[in-house]
Amino acid sequence: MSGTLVLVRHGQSDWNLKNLFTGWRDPELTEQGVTEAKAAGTKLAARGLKFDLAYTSDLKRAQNTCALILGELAQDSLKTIRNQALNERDYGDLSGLNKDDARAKWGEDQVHIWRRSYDVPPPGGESLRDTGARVWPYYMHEVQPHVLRGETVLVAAHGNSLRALIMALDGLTGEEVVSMELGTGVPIVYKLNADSTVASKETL
Ligand SMILES: O=C(O)[C@@H](CO)OP(=O)(O)O
Repeated sequence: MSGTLVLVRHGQSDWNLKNLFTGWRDPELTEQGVTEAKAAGTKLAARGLKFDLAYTSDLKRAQNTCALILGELAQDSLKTIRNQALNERDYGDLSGLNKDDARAKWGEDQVHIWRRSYDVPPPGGESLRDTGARVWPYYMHEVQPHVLRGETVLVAAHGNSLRALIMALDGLTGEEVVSMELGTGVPIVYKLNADSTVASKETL
């Protein structure tokens, strides 16, 4: 039996728009972010997808994205589990700083390493590896069992928490993950085999 796992990064947030490092800070979706989240729901509805369960983080931008997607599917009252394990990578001392100001201060290369490398943490924050060390066990113990039972499961989360998850699902190396970028509000649909291997992956 094959289950379905849908991963969606939240729609544009107020701090994405302002170009600020966000991490565990908790800004709202922008108007565009709301539109992106609804469009994600519309695409999933067009596929005839219905969810059995939804997971999201402890942060509003992901929770609201999740709710807007479920609204488009007329599944507003679906059981939705929130957990901090799915939060964005903690950006530590960079949180709240403007990304261009950070580049001017520390240089393009250093900022890119903090943003996209696998194992270099920003000062006071989490590397992608640190993020994966909380995301992956949560996924394995809480989310994956439902998918392996043949259910259709939504995970509405964040750029880097989902990069960590996708890195493991796709078997990417620390070098390969550097170039992975996730768009806001873009659903990624995985079909998993009963033995948890990936049967297919499609970006909508
Ligand atoms: O600021 C953040 O929390 C993330 C996602 O918006 O940014 P980045 O793409 O730089 O990892």
